[in-house]
Amino acid sequence: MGLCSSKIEPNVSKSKKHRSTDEVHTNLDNLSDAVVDINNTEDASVRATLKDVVDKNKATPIYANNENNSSTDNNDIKKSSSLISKVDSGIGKRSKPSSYENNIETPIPAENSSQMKKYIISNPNVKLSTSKLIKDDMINQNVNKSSLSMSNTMDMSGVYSPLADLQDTPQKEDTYKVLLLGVGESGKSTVLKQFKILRQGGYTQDELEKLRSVIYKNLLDIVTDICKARNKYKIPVGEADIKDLKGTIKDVDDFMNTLRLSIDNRNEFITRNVPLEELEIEDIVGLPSKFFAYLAILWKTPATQALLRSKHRKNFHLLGNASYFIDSLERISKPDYVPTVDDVLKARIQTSGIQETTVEMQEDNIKLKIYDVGGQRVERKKWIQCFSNVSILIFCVSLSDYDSPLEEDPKINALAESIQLFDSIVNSKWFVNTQVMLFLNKIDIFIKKIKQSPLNTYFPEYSGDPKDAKASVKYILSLLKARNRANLTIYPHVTQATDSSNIELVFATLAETVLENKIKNLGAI
Ligand SMILES: Nc1nc2c(ncn2[C@@H]2O[C@H](COP(=O)(O)OP(=O)(O)OP(=O)(O)O)[C@@H](O)[C@H]2O)c(=O)[nH]1
Ligand SMILES: [Mg+2]
Repeated sequence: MGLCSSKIEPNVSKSKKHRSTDEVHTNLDNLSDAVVDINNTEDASVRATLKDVVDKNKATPIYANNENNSSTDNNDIKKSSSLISKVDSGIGKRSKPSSYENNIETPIPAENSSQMKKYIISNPNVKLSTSKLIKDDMINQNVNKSSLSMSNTMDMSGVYSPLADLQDTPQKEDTYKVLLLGVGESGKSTVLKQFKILRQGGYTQDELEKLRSVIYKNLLDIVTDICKARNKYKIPVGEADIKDLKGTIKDVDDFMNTLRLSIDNRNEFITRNVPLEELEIEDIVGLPSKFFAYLAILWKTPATQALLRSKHRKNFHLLGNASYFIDSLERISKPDYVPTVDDVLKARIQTSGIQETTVEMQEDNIKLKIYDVGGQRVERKKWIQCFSNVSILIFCVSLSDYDSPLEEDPKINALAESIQLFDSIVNSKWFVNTQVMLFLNKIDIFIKKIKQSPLNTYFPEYSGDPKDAKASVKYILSLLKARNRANLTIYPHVTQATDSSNIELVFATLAETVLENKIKNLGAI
């Protein structure tokens, strides 16, 4: 088994200049490019806090490379960039990139890349018009073949690279590679959905109808999460839960059988006879009508509510938007239910494999090739396949993870995992010439949570007001910035990926960043 370093090169784009260490910097502590759409954010308290964050920290636009930015020739460029508010996260010389490549083996090239290509298929779930899915079993098969070790605590081992020849195809002019990274559930695929909504004409009625099973699957996941948590804390569902509902519910068995779909007429709804947890989206044809009412009861029952408010909450997994779906149960239960775009954005579909999507930013005359990957530990060993020649890295961090366990390993704090992963990525040799957009995501959930669940309970070094959202976000950003030993230019954005108007603003800055790079590469800056 030979190692190959020639097929996949570190990200050294010949056309790109190294950034100057004399870049213009704004004060990082200002959190100055918290780009959010204040007016269109759903929740009033979220709006107020976001407005405060943005108003008090208005950014001075900066340029990634200021060598010539006082030149009158560049006035137009400056004007066109004036919308961008950026924060550079490091000043000074680039230190030696470290952790990632020290912990991985060099990827091995595909033995037969043309054979590999035939596995690239359309993603059946997301239906992005120009998307491809690099199929998981193909990757796994080759990962196993390469028998590379799992390297470090982050499970980011080097992997076999079935896409090697695809990656090495030189990028067409004006096509830029955008890579979405972050831990599981940080919001990567939601950002991708926003590309479809904002730049690809959105979802057709047909596509929305096909996504009905995804919403049903999310409801089943909520049942699973609640039942698992109740069992774990020794409050299994029992008579007490239904005692006031004797007229409506036959007995606990009927209740649980319906919720867990172990009902007599299961075949009407489910195409495969496997436990609930193993169901795939495509197995779910429908749900029995009383399921929706029973789920509402399970959620409202005092024991469940007490558990959701208890100190144990941080120790079990629950879909982030569970309450949104519970609040929408009546609508979702209708036989002619068609998911709304909001439902689709709020739904969770765990990504496995690599999703490639081409998006044309027509107004800016650029094409983006966007790669979305699965963020769970087991998925990360596949990432390296898309590391070469990345123009823009969008790293998603879920702010609301600060008090949550990692789904894959409940002993680990999910935000701590995110920070560690960010460290591995920004200090990797693959991204020395990449612009990094850091999405501090799920601000809406974070703002609601922080009032009840103070930050210093989980991050004891934090000495600010533990219930103050703005100060807490700044602190989390400072933890991330401190990991940028490679001094990459990093543009943080406080985001709510489920909110299209918020993400529209961020996309505008993304296009500006790409264009700025393009102009730089032409030698204009
Ligand atoms: N309320 C809220 N929910 C969000 C936000 N961003 C993402 N979500 C939800 O979080 C869940 C996970 O989002 P995904 O985009 O699937 O996360 P991911 O990073 O792609 O996860 P993996 O595919 O496992 O790596 C989904 O239910 C999203 O709707 C946000 O800003 N606010
Ligand atoms: Mg995903």
